[in-house]
Amino acid sequence: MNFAYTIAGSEAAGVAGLQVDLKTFHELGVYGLGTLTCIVTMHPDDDWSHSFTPIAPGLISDQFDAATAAFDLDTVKIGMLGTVPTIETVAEKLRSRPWKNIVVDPVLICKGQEPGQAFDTDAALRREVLSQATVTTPNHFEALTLSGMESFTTVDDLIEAGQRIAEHGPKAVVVKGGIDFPGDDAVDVLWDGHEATVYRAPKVGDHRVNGAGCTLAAAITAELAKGTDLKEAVQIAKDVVTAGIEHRISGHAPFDTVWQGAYQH
Ligand SMILES: Nc1ncnc2c1ncn2[C@@H]1O[C@H](COP(=O)(O)OP(=O)(O)O)[C@@H](O)[C@H]1O
Ligand SMILES: Cc1ncc(COP(=O)(O)O)c(C=O)c1O
Repeated sequence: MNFAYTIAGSEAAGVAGLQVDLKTFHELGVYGLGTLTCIVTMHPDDDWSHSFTPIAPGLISDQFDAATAAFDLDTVKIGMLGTVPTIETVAEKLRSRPWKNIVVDPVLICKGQEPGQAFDTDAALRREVLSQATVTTPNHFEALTLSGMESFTTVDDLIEAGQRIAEHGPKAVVVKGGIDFPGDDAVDVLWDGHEATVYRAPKVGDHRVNGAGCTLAAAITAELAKGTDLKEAVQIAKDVVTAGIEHRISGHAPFDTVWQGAYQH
């Protein structure tokens, strides 16, 4: 059995975070387990505003110790951490044992939040966690923030962002152009430290889909856990997320979400 482990937040409607990671792991045939870092809930009576509650650092440590004692884990995905104490706790736990793959989704803000709310955690995330990543998967906004670039208009810009972000320590960077990148395709670029690989799929619709970033990073994690090489893992993840967005689910909340079950093996 291959194991994929996620350290991430819970999102109350199941459209992002740990729930999405576990659904994606399961679809790709790996045993998934997770450690909760925070709970994000929404308030339907207040225009679906968000609230964020961190889990106490000691409880994060205890979950980590249980998960890593129960199974031989070598592949982990890091999702939303959200506070400096959480970042420091997770970073120390990561350093306490060897890993083959550390996939970091550098969640700086969640969709619907104002940029700025999570900026206080930015420096700690770079210093403590991003530096340990074997792969990181910034979205358009996160890639601009982490690379210090002003805009992305060409594929070469995405490659340059990947190269700049790799200077912070990650061995490989998947820069997601996403919906804000010009053109008809959703373009992502993998910079693996040596060369760039470009992944494209036609854009479906013209607005954001919740859980897309989590699904992509979780699918990369699941494939790496199985021993798939990185370039192929990113291609499979791109296929999973594209199928999931094509079969997106609408409910009563003002956002659509990815259907992880849409991918045909
Ligand atoms: N409307 C869309 N149609 C097709 N692919 C998309 C669309 N929006 C995002 N993607 C793809 O989904 C993945 C997640 O991207 P994105 O939504 O930008 O991440 P995040 O959820 O972290 O903001 C990427 O592979 C991106 O190219
Ligand atoms: C707990 C949690 N993790 C991660 C994310 C990022 O989700 P996405 O995959 O939509 O970028 C969110 C966004 O709402 C979240 O609430």
